[in-house]
Amino acid sequence: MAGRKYGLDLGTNYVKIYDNIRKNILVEKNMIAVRKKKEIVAAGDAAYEIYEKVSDNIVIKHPVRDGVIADVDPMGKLFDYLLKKLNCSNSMMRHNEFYLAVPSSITEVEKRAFFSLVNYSTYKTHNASIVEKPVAAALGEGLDVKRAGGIMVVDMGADTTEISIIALGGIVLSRLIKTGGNTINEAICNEVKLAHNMIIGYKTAEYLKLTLGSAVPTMAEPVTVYGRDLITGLPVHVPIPASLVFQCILTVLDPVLGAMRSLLERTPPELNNDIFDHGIYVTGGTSQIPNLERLIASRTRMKVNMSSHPQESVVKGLDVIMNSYELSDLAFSVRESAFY
Ligand SMILES: Nc1ncnc2c1ncn2[C@@H]1O[C@H](COP(=O)(O)OP(=O)(O)OP(=O)(O)O)[C@@H](O)[C@H]1O
Repeated sequence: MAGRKYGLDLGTNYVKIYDNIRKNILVEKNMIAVRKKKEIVAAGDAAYEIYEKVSDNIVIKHPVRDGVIADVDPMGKLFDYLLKKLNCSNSMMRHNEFYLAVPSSITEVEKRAFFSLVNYSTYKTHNASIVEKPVAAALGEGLDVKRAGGIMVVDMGADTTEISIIALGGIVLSRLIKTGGNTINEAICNEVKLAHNMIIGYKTAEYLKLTLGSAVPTMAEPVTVYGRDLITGLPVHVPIPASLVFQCILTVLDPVLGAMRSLLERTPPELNNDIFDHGIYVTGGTSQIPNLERLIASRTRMKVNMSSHPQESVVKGLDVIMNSYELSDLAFSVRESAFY
């Protein structure tokens, strides 16, 4: 009996699941709200709704950190919840196949956590394959990863940014930097505290990033946000200038731009020619910062191709692999015996 095929991109902020029968992508926040360590209060987007608003007896868990599963149990519960949302039935589940995108520099122990997730969830399945995330992202951008010339892909997520050079279907060089959209939010929280003696939450910082964010200076009007005065503890509101957000973005992106340059310097010349001709491919949610293309182009002096579907390129790439016999060698089968 043939089952369904699913492509999974378990990101730090978002889980994206591609369902090959319905041809749709489910995108939900990767968090879960738990009471008394067991009882699930809310999962996915519903957990984000109550984030920063709950009392002390409810704990919000982030199962993925720095791009890898840090807490298998809540990830399993969220996974079950999302599969139910996709109308998976338990009886069919063991016939289903899973394609999991993982960072290229993942350790064997971290790989095992991905395997445990699909094998020990309530929907037990033994058909799990792992695909390197940069390869999936490149395929999702419509690129021919098996050609001999080099491809440079930069995937800018929430906790991580992965810069990779791909050729002949494999990763030639790669660098995972633990910085991304969440790091920008933290920088905004810190800067608002320093400059205005005001404490703001993660969601307010995210709002400032989405409304004022730019990778080059802009003339945007300040945006007023609410927070708590650091000294009096009372609620206050302060207009935040676009320059504050710009400085935070620049500080966080600086090491990424430096790493892009150093990877280009280390790339074999034959591959560099190809990368120079085609340019750098940039994807991931954080690549949506306005004017980022200009910043990267000015620092690298290269052509820059921004993704038109940055948060979906990885799962779109998994879809390409699961439907192509020629590309099936890009997915590595995961067997329990491999870990013991
Ligand atoms: N319009 C936008 N402008 C700037 N940043 C954005 C925008 N939309 C989303 N983001 C950021 O994109 C990030 C999420 O991107 P993505 O879904 O690629 O990450 P992830 O897969 O969850 O994380 P990771 O790859 O680090 O595991 C968040 O930090 C979010 O704030």
